[in-house]
Amino acid sequence: MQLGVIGLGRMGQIVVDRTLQAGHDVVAFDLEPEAVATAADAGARPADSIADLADRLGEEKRIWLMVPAGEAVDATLEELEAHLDSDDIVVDGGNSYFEDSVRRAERCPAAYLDCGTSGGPAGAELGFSLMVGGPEWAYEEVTPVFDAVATGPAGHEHMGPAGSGHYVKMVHNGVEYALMQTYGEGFELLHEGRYDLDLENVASVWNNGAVIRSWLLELCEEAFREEGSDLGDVADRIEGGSTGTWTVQEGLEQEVPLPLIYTALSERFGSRADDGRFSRRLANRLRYGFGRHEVQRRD
Ligand SMILES: NC(=O)C1=CN([C@@H]2O[C@H](COP(=O)(O)OP(=O)(O)OC[C@H]3O[C@@H](n4cnc5c(N)ncnc54)[C@H](O)[C@@H]3O)[C@@H](O)[C@H]2O)C=CC1
Ligand SMILES: O=C(CO)[C@H](O)[C@H](O)COP(=O)(O)O
Repeated sequence: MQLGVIGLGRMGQIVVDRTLQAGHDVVAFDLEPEAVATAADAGARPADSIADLADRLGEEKRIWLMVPAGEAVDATLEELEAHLDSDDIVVDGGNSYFEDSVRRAERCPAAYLDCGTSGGPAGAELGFSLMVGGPEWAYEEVTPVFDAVATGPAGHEHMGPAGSGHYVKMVHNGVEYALMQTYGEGFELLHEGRYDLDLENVASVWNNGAVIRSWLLELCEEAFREEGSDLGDVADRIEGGSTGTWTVQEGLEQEVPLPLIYTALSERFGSRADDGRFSRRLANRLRYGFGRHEVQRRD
C-alpha cells in the first residue's frame, strides 16, 4: 500500500523506515528539507509541500501525521483539508490531547484515526505499541501499515471511537510518569542508604527475574552504566508534562484518585524551580519559627 507521512522527526522517520521495510511505498514531507532528504535516502518519494504530497498519493489517500501535538496538527489538517474526501484516511500518531482528536475527527473530511504510539525512538528496533481510535473500517484498511510500524499484528489494537486511542495513550503516559518516579525513589534510597552499591548491578539483577523487571528498569540499568551510579552531571530537572497534566485533569473530572501520577507530575514541576523550591525554603524557615532549629542558608 501507499502511505503519506508528514512529520519526519525522531518518530516520523521510524514510521517511514518500518513502512518501507515492509514493502510499502511512502511519500514523505516535513517543513525541514533535510528531514525529507533523509526519508528520500531511505527510499521514500520526497514531497516539497503538503499539496505535492497529496498529489503524489492520488486517489484513496492514507496519510500518517507525526508532527508535534497541538498547533502543528491543526495547521497540517487545515492545509490537507482541500485534498481530502471521505474515502481517505488520516492517522494522527502523535501525542495529541484526546478531546482535540474528537474535534478533528468531526471536522476532517477524511476518516480520522487517533493513534497513541508507545515505544519511543529507542524502541524502533522492536516496533511500537499502537492504540487506535476511530472508524473500524479505516483501522482495518490501514492494518498493513500498523502491522509494519507496530511490533507486528499483536502490537496494535482498535480501542474504540474517535478519541479513544489518544485517551488510552494519555493514561499510558500517566503510568509512565509514576513508574519513573517510583524507580527513581527506590534508586535514590539505595544511593543515599547504608551500603555502597553499584546501581547498574542492582538494576541488572532486578531485570533478571525480579517482580519489578521492565523496559524502564532496563533503561535505568543503561543510565547507570553510561552515567555512573551517582548519575554524574545529569541535572535535577525533568521537562515534559503535558500528557501527565491531562491524565491528572481527567482523574479529577472522573473523580478517580490518581495520587501516584499526581505526585510524579508535581515532582516534575518542582524540579524546574530555578531558585530552589519556595515551599521547601519556607518549611526550612518555619522550623526555626516554632522550634528554633537552625535555618539552613544559601552559600
Ligand atoms: N519522542 C518520543 O518518545 C515520542 C513522541 N511521540 C509523539 O510523536 C510526535 C512527534 O514526536 P517526535 O518525532 O519526537 O518530534 P520531533 O520534534 O523529533 O519531530 C517533529 C517533526 O515534525 C516536523 N513538523 C513540525 N511541524 C510540521 C508541519 N506543520 N508540517 C510538517 N512537518 C512539521 C518537524 O520539522 C520535525 O521534523 C509528537 O506528538 C510526540 O509527542 C509519541 C511517542 C513517543
Ligand atoms: O509519549 C512519550 C513516551 O511514551 C513521549 O516520549 C512523551 O514525550 C513523554 O511525555 P513527557 O514529554 O511529558 O515526558
